[in-house]
Amino acid sequence: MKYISTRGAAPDLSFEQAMLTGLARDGGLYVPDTIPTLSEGDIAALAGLSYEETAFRIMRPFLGDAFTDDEFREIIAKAYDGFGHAARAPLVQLAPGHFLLELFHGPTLAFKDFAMQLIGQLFEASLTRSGDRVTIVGATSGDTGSAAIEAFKGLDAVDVFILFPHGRVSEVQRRQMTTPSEANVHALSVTGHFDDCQARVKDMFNDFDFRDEVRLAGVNSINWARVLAQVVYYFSSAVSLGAPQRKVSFTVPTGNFGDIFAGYIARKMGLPIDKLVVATNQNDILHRCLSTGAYKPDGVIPSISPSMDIQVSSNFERVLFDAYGRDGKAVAQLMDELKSGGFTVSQGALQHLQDLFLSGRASEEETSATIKRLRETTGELLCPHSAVGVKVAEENLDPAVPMITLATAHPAKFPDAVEAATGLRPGLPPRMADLFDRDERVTRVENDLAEIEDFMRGKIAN
Ligand SMILES: Cc1ncc(COP(=O)(O)O)c(C=O)c1O
Ligand SMILES: N[C@@H](CCOP(=O)(O)O)C(=O)O
Repeated sequence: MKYISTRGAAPDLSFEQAMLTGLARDGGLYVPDTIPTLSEGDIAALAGLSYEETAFRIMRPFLGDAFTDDEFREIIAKAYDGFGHAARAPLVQLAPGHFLLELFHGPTLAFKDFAMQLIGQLFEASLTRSGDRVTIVGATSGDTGSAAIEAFKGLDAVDVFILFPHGRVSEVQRRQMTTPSEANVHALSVTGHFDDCQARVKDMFNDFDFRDEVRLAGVNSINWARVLAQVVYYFSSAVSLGAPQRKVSFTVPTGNFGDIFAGYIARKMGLPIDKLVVATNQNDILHRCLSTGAYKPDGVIPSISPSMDIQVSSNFERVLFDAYGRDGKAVAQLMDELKSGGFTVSQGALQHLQDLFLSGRASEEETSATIKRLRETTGELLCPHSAVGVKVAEENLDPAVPMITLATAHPAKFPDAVEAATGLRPGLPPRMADLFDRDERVTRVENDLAEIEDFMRGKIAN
């Protein structure tokens, strides 16, 4: 299995190399050269398997010879051992034909744990074997950072630096990033919004001297291994509702397009997915682009679903690569235009995207009203991101095809928004009960590449 860049001008890599590399050296994102497919029989055989065994069967074909089967099985077992639910990703029914996939039972209470716990184990196994050391950098609007810190804290072979937008993550998210005491963890509170943090991370990868000096690795969903791990729960949930004999649809609260892109890969692998619905909050650039073809960021507006406050959606590049017939030059041209304000997708590519995805948006009022209504009618307490998903899913229900909405975070990560909507303040699980008593350790930095790189150099040297 070979990995190629979406901009067509970087060396092809193996799975392990792509995982440790992060961004391609031409600025693109790595994708598999070909997507392995599963037969109907292969998919039917997933019924009744554990989440771990499903994960092994779905991901194995993408890894090449990076790990033996036994090594990979052990890595998967360790990755999901700390989850607080035996099913790992349980499905609950909200209404006839509408189900919620609870992805928040991992150690940091967000769907990011599914991928981050796995790549933490993969990095450890790979770096132990090679004896190498890497510097991990990540940009976060709240959840990626906490999940990465949880997965990599205390590992000898890595330093982990997380950039989050100052004042724009929830207090629980911030404390999850700033309270771990392990010396290899560094939380940086950056002036600006998430897109600034993500842009600085990409700048670091494009600064080859710095990148090579510190051996930079990335754990945002620019890292293919992150996307791959998320493909698994599309299969496990669809199979539990009757796939491959029965089609299912998914609605995905979307920001950086990593999670829904994993659904797109599941469909390419043969999972019979009917609709894939992109659900955005008021930062609705993806909904606007899928409706009109125009991709023009116009400033992030803070919302009650802050992890989706994104206007430059990293993984959209991966689907554009396919929509443009895997023409790396065309994608590079679009990304250049984006630097100068935006681009318009060609008519052919837009048609391709519209054949693949539906989309919708939820306003702040609609999000709050959905949290309140779902609590009253089903008893389910939704986080605001999951509520955006439920509201958009309800607009796309089809009596003939079950809809699965992804619940991407635990409501206790966003207690203010949930309390404002319902009057109920969700509590953290007992293992996190002292989160508000722990000391915080955080460095305040400007949105300035040189300042951030200098800080990182200083920490790595010590
Ligand atoms: C709780 C939550 N929901 C949804 C999203 C959006 O996911 P993606 O960026 O993969 O589209 C995020 C952040 O990525 C998140 O943290
Ligand atoms: N919402 C994310 C933003 C980063 O997304 P990623 O999936 O590319 O890491 C977050 O919570 O940090």
